[in-house]
Amino acid sequence: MNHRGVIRGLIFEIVPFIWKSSPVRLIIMIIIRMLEALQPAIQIYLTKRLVDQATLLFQGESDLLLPALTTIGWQALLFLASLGARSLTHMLLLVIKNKAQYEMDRVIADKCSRLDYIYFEESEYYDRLQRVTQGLANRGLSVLDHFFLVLQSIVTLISLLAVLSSFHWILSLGVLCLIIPSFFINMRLGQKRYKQMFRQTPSNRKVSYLMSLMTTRESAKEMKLFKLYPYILNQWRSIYWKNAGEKIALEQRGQWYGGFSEMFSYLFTALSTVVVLLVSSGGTMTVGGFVAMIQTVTTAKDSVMLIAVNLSGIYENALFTSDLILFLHLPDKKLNEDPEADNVNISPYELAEGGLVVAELSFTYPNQSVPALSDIGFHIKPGQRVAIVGHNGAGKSTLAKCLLGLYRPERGKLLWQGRDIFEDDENKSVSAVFQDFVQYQLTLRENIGFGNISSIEDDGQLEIAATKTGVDSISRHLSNGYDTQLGYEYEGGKELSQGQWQKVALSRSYFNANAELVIFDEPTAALDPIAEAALFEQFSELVAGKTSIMISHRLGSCRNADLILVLKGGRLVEQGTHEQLLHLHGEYAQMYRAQSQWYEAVVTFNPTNT
Ligand SMILES: Nc1ncnc2c1ncn2[C@@H]1O[C@H](COP(=O)(O)OP(=O)(O)OP(=O)(O)O)[C@@H](O)[C@H]1O
Repeated sequence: MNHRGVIRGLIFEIVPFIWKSSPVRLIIMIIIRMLEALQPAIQIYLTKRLVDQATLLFQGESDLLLPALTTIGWQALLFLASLGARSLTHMLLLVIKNKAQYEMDRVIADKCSRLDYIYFEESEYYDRLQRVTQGLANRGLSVLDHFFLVLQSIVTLISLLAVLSSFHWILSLGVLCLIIPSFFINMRLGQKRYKQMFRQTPSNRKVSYLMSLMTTRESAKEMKLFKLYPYILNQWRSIYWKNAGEKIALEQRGQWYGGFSEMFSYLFTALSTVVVLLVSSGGTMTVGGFVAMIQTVTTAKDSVMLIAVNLSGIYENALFTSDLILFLHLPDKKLNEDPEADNVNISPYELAEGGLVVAELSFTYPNQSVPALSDIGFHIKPGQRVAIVGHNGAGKSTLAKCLLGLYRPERGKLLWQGRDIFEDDENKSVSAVFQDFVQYQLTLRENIGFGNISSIEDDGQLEIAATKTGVDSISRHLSNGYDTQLGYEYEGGKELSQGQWQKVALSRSYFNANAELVIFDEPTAALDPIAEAALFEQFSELVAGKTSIMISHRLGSCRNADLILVLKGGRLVEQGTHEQLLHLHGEYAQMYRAQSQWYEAVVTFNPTNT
């Protein structure tokens, strides 16, 4: 974003956003800050009065004792008033910031929920998200602090300029000139800080990642086993200090610039004192007047510096929040730019039969040149049980994500019951178990109920879904049954084995009784052979009446499928039933034989022979 974009974003997006979150509190804050801003001028006036009264008192005018005490009383009152105002504004600001932070976090979460899944596959997304959340947490709401300080300082300055101008215009002009170097130095520094943060985002993410490798349970096993700590620590240290070194160097340069700006301001104060001395050398000024004038000059100079620093602070923080604006303006959907992309031929016969029709489907991951799927076409009739098989990296999971509507293909059509799956997002009733399913560190009820959130309190349905996979017996051993906290991350949580977690994930998919299409991406990888066999035996019953697609490496489990799709290098190379594919003597037959030989070898393996 250029300068103009940043300022526009600040005025038309960030300010209205903060304003909307707490308008009444903000108005009260502004009024209090403006009143507070008059305090220095009043303070200077009272000091002048007190010094003059004290001078005369020392010269023997004892009747001035009471007025002097009254002045001290006013000063105390002023002190108490500003103390009260300060604690009130502190509390108000705390509430305003919390409300604004809440609103911002909410819109970010809301935006993430609307973004196409493919964004989550791009490193750029994570860089951006890091800048958005960090920029927001550390910078976004500081705009408020800077804004109030600028506002207050401007009012203070105006009141003091009036005093300075009444003495000599040159003092007002001088004080105003001070704003220029300080503002530009700080603004330039702010730009450099932002550019540095932008440049360092990927390496900062790497630093956090390396740190998490050294501190989290997921990696602790291998870190210890392979004695990786010194290696990872070394990598972490070098990136950490590279970034920290650049930051320190920039701040050192900032200190130098700041020093210049301070020298200007000192020079101004010295010259102003000379001007005051020269102008008042005729003897017209009282001691109190002289002290007040010097105090006015110093306070006005401080106000000017505050305005400069905080104006550039607003600009700097606006730069940091510009990432938030760009993020919120990301198009939710990554639509295909090729107008011909979904112009494909679909057989009217397949269309009439319904089910899932896939035609000429091709998909390439972002920043990749080789497509993960090329020209895939097949038809699954309603109620069919389908298996997708193929070697590692053949494209099975990618195809499953396309079928679930998570990835938009760059070419091709996907129709479920005659309707484009991307155009009918709301009505599609799909359930799935992913290879990398989520282990929610929440209750067992939530872990299953998330399959159909509207029925989460339905104990009967919960029990049915749990019984299908054997989770019901797990729940009977839990202290709070379905309401037991799962996982190790929170106190009192009950950790499950990998296979038990997988059963829970399966129950989650069964919980959605209305799902017409169910996709299982290696649903049994973590199950023991008995649980796996039981699951396959029940499988037909579990998916009865639904169209189901199972991805599996265990070809034995696919034998009863109505249709087997064989993928190789992102292409659909064979399709048919188990028998048809065996007769083809192609890819499937080769894989099947290899696996059955392996099983036979295992059966004949005798450890005593070795
Ligand atoms: N997020 C990603 N970004 C870029 N390329 C990817 C991504 N995920 C997968 N790929 C690539 O796409 C191809 C297909 O991967 P996919 O995960 O679909 O294979 P698979 O058949 O499910 O493999 P497996 O049996 O190992 O699970 C692979 O070459 C893989 O490297």
